[in-house]
Amino acid sequence: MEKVFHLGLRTADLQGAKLAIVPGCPDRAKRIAEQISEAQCLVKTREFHAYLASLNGSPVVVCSTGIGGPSTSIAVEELAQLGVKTFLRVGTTGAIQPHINEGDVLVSTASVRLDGASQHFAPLAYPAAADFYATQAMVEACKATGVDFHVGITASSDTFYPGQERYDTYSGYVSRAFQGSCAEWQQLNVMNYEMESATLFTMCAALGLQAGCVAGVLVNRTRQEIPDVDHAMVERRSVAVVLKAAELLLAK
Ligand SMILES: O=P(O)(O)O[C@H]1O[C@H](CO)[C@@H](O)[C@H]1O
Ligand SMILES: O=c1cc[nH]c(=O)[nH]1
Repeated sequence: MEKVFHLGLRTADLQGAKLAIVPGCPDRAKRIAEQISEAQCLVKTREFHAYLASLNGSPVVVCSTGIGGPSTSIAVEELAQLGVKTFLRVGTTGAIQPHINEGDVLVSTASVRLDGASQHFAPLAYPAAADFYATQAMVEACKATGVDFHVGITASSDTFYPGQERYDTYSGYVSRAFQGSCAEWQQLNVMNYEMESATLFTMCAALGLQAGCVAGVLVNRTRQEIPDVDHAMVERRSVAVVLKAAELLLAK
């Protein structure tokens, strides 16, 4: 096939990879790829840094999505065109339930659609649901790696500040639509905020692709807004989970 628009890759470049690990951050993509054998950089363009590696003999892509739904939808669309069927997001997150601790790992079963991009794939009544088997693999991986983890619903917002009802901002103002929203999500047992899973889950479900999401907790917003946890430790735990989940899915 012709090269895809942004990644500039052809099907053959992926060597048959059917599974992609998709962190938001390009540097995290590199660190993940380096933990898998035979890692080679495929492309670095804009927020998309893609690597090909071999996990237990199976080709796997690691590709950063950048922050938010629009860029995530491009990475997922183009990787799907190149043959990828399974997308495992590994991110960072802010918890909003008091019982969740910094460094815990959260597995999302579904996401509140506080994004815009997912509405370009399916109407709002359509659920942003994770794939059952990908989620099951994430949970099994949490158990196998021994991390403290929680499973449940995530709020996935286009914006980091107003959409996640943050007041520690330049203006200190949150528009009316989001005033009180965090308390409502807490009441409705939402675990956390992040920024890509609503788009990822909606588009993958709508397109017949498989998606799961795991995130490491950087901050618990019931206690503080600015993280003081060791970011590397948080990343190590969530990455250990996503790599084990990938192994489990590839072994099926
Ligand atoms: O650490 P990543 O994967 O980027 O995920 C989270 O961190 C970013 C915000 O700081 C957003 O992308 C959010 O979803
Ligand atoms: O609070 C947080 C932390 C990381 N990422 C988010 O989107 N929100």
